Amino acid sequence: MAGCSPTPSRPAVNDKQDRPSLPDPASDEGIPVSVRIRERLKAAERRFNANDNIAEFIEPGELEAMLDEVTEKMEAVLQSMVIDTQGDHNTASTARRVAKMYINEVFQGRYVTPPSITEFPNAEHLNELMLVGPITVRSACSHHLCPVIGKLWIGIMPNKGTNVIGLSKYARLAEWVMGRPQIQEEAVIQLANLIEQKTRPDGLAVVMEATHFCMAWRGVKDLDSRMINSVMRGVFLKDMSLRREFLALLPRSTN
Ligand SMILES: Nc1nc2c(ncn2[C@@H]2O[C@H](COP(=O)(O)OP(=O)(O)OP(=O)(O)O)[C@@H](O)[C@H]2O)c(=O)[nH]1
Repeated sequence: MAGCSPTPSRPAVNDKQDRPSLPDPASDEGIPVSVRIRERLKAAERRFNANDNIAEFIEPGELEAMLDEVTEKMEAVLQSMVIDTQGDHNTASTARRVAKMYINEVFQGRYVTPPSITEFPNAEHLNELMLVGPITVRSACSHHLCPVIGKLWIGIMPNKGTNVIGLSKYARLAEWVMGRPQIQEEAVIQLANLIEQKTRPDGLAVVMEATHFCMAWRGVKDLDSRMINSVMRGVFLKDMSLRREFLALLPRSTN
């Protein structure tokens, strides 16, 4: 899927070899930082959908500038909604808080490089099913930017060429992928691609179960419905009994 492959692990901004040379910073004066970043992405013909990571196109200091730009625009949104941000002490700093929440917290997975993952060789030639979960998922839907909260389980069938990664790293990779506006179907594929690339297993299974607040808080206001989806790769596709074993290990609600 175009643009869903993970961003290579490298410093946010240093590697400029494969992208067009940047204009003199002095000539950037007055140009919003978002425009500068977007121009770089377009010049490199890179997708910048809501669930794409764009860290390698952001120069040092630009995230801070983006924070200021988003604050200003959030303030304009509040004013357009006729909220008295001058007189109402509760909303006086809301624009800044929301900007920080989006850029530094809930959508950070768009702006930072992937977590560093130490990979170990599979010295013991492990070849038994391994399952990690439930890992808590915190994301937001790209349609309404409403929270998506849930859990996911990851099954790995290693082979002797598989890299072994620390248990906590599955949660770190999940946080990086889910920390973007997502739709659940694409989120699990992005995560599966990333884990497959890091570990090169014989088989990989990812199951995600989540509540979408765009269906609970607004819209149809259905509090109880959840979305469950899965990605099966390699031996999990071919071997029915392995798939059954993995699914049987999940808590009953996801079976
Ligand atoms: N397939 C899928 N749909 C999602 C996901 N998250 C939210 N949605 C749905 O995206 C849809 C957006 O549809 P629209 O018709 O444009 O939005 P809307 O008019 O506000 O729709 P309602 O929510 O029905 O009021 C809604 O049906 C959401 O429930 C997701 O991860 N996957």
